[in-house]
Amino acid sequence: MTATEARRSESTQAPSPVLTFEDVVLGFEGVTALNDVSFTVNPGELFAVIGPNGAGKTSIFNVLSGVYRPQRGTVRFGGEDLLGRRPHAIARLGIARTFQNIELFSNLTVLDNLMLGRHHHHPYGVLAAFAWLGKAQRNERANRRAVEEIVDFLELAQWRRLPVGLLPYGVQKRVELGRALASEPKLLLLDEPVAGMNLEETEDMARFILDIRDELGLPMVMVEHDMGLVMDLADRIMVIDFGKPIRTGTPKEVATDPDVIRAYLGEEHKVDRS
Ligand SMILES: Nc1ncnc2c1ncn2[C@@H]1O[C@H](COP(=O)(O)OP(=O)(O)OP(=O)(O)O)[C@@H](O)[C@H]1O
Repeated sequence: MTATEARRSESTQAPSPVLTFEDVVLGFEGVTALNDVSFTVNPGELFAVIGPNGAGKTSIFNVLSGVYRPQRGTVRFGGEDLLGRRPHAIARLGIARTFQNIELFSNLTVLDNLMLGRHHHHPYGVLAAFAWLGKAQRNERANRRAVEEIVDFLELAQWRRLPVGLLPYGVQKRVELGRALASEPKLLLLDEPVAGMNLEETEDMARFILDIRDELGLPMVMVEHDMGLVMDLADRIMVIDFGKPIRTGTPKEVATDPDVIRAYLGEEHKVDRS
């Protein structure tokens, strides 16, 4: 093999995944929420999980963020074993999450909510913070700068000093996305990012999700019911039903898979997406 061939072969090799979710089994009394679920997320990839109500999508997020501890399986992120770690420890490793229902401080401004997303970027003592001295002041300035960058990136400038509770729903969801970005995550979990949005808000959110992938290169796992959005945005999709993956592949592979069509998509989705 020549050097050029060797380089080519190297560059076409699969990258090592940032996240490995392997043979995960999670049960509650009488209910198997996840039944041998495995998937990987590659660097910079937008990986979507779809499935009917009760299929196990939220359970995957709850395992990833340390809320549920599965009975079996392994979950590795950036070389670290996630199982058994508490939610704040997982957040500190660089996994940030948005929620189905907005979880923001509605009385606080957009800027303050985003600043709260950076709370673990305040590596100074309480005394220094109160006294507004040296390092604390520098950190505060760096945090404000980072937050302003997010405000620009997500086009939130016109609302920055308003209490979040007064903002339209779609903008609140965007602030929540900003709060997750403010923690400078290495992996972003999006739990139904366009749920309840109108068409315009959905299109805006789709654009920001693509910007996050393409400009920030941030890998994401997205759970979403909006099939059109998932098909348009995701690099790969895992379809689950009754806690079991039916098919994982590109949007085209998934949309044309007979098992997926039978189990979930329905005949009307049998479209040629070439
Ligand atoms: N804490 C819990 N205790 C008991 N059963 C649970 C718990 N959490 C989830 N389940 C069950 O596990 C299964 C998967 O639930 P999960 O919420 O993960 O599904 P989902 O795909 O996210 O559904 P939806 O689309 O409605 O949000 C369901 O049968 C659910 O009732």
